[in-house]
This record gives sequence, structure tokens and C-alpha cells, in this order.
Amino acid sequence: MEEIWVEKYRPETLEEVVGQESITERLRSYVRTRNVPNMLFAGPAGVGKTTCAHALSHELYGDSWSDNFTELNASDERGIDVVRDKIKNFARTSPVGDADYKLIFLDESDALTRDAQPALRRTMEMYTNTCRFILSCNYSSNLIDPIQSRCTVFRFSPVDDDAVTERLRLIADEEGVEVTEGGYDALAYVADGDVRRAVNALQAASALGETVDEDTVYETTSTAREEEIEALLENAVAGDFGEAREILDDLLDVKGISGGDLIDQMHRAATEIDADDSTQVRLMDRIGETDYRISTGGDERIQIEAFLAGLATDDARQG
Ligand SMILES: Nc1ncnc2c1ncn2[C@@H]1O[C@H](COP(=O)(O)OP(=O)(O)OP(=O)(O)O)[C@@H](O)[C@H]1O
Repeated sequence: MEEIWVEKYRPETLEEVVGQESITERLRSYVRTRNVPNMLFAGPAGVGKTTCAHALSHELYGDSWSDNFTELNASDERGIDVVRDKIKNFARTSPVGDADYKLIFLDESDALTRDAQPALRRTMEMYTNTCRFILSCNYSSNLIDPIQSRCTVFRFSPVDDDAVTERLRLIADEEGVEVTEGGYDALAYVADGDVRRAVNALQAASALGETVDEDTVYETTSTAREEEIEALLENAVAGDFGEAREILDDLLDVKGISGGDLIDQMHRAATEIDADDSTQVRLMDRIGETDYRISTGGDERIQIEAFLAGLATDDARQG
């Protein structure tokens, strides 16, 4: 079976990480001084948090990186006790080579319950002489202050389209895959700042064995085109519920796109469509409400139709 490209092309050096320059610059300065603090990597999925932790350990430890680096998942259902045992086992042997300490990468640290977090804090303190911790999380606000205050915080942002495209070009060249400029634009749109999603989309689209263009990208990722989403919203806002509903049926039934994904795309498109400020405000408000209803179990089609109907009525258009 073909290797998964996100792993095959995981950067091994900080230099290769795209779109997070200020972070990689600071990490490189730690490598130069060989002085690494406990760190918190916060940010959305697929933007390079795990990758930076791996690359840092490669640059710090060279060939002995795998002896001095370990990766654990805090959301492991067996909980903090297992994590603690694993940390203890790893930390009690001395660092290998000329390393002063080992690195422990704790993924999804914000998945730990508030009750379990003080135990993590104590564990960090207990091994502070032999280990440095890198905690990764999507939302740093889920972590208790005593953990945050013991870490240098790095906020990872969604990666911008140019940087995503740069990475995709390199992978496509290595793999000998032809991609049109429209194909790259579509991949960047689908990725929405998530490099993992971009690389997976490229691999899926290239599996068709053709040149990768807009059509192959939207088809293989089951994503609506930006224009289709804008047309859907513009028709509803203009009061044409029938037309909006036809577009919706095509997206849900023919193209097989999920209602949740459509709402996410509508959220992205809401500020792009041709509408005045107050319409956009109402649009955002209704998108939020519909997203909530779907996430709490409401039927996707009914909720989105109700959303479009609401927009198409006078009260939605005029307040
Ligand atoms: N900034 C980046 N530069 C280059 N490749 C990247 C970058 N971010 C992600 N990737 C690619 O996406 C894959 C997944 O990235 P990574 O594991 O670093 O995500 P993450 O931010 O830790 O996400 P999660 O919160 O889901 O764990 C990597 O193996 C790599 O191929």
C-alpha cells in the first residue's frame, strides 16, 4: 500500500516547516543555546505543532533523537496515571549522548480533565531536571493557569494559502504529480489553513491518475466550490428560496457534501458575498444558530432549509 504522504513528507527540520516562521526562529535559537524551556504549543489541527516538536528533537539530538524524545497522548482513555507511568519510565534513564535532558511531547493536553491537570503539573515539576515538556493543545484556555504559567506559550496560526501551496508544490514535484494553478487554489481553499488536510487532499486527488485540477480536488474531497456556496447564500438573501433550495439539494444529494461541512463553508463565505453589513450580521447570527442545532443533533437538511427560509423572508432581509 502506498505510504501516507502526511507522514512521508513530515518535515524533519525546522527549516522545512512552512508558515510558522516566527515560531521556528525562536525554536532554532533554543537549539543554538541548547536551552529549552517547558513549552505549550497551542493552535488548530494540522498546522505543525507535532511536526515542530519532532523537528526540534532532531536538531537538538541528531542521531540519538529517538532515545531522547517521546510522544504521549494525554487523551489516552486510561488517563493521567498511565501517562505518569510512561513519563516516569522514560525520565528515569539518563539522556543519551551529550543531551542534558530529554523531551516529552504530550499531545492533546487540553483533553485532560481539570481534576487530572494538577497531577500533570506535579509530574512536570518532579522531572524538571531531566526532562522538558512540550504540551500541545487546540485551546490553551482549557488548561489550568499553573500549567500555562510554567510554559513558554507558542500560538500556532492557520497556515496561509501561499505557504500551503509552497509545501504542496514540493510534494507534487517529488511525486511527479501534475497540478494546475486552479488545482493549487482549490487545494488551498479546501485546506483552510490546515496543511495536513491539504496534503491528504493532494494525495486523494492524485490517486485518480490524472492531472490534478479544480474538478478533481472538489470531487475527491466532497467540498462545495466557493462560487456555489456564495450563490446559495446570495439567492437566499435576495429572497429566492426556490433557487437556494435547488442549489442545496444538488450539494447534499448529488455531490454528497455533509450539512456540517456546508455550514462551515457558509461561515467562511458570509463576509465575501455581496450584501450590506446588517445582512452579514444577521447571516452570521443564523449560521451560528444552525451550526449549534446541527451539532446538538438537529437534522442537517431541515436545519439548513430552515436557515435558508429564514434568510429569504422579509424579516431576515430587513431586520
Ligand atoms: N507548518 C507545516 N509545514 C509543513 N508541513 C506541515 C505543517 N503543518 C502540518 N504539516 C503536515 O501535516 C502533517 C500533520 O501535522 P502536525 O502533526 O504537525 O499537526 P498538529 O498541528 O500537531 O495537529 P494536531 O493538533 O491535529 O495534532 C505533518 O506530518 C506534515 O506533513
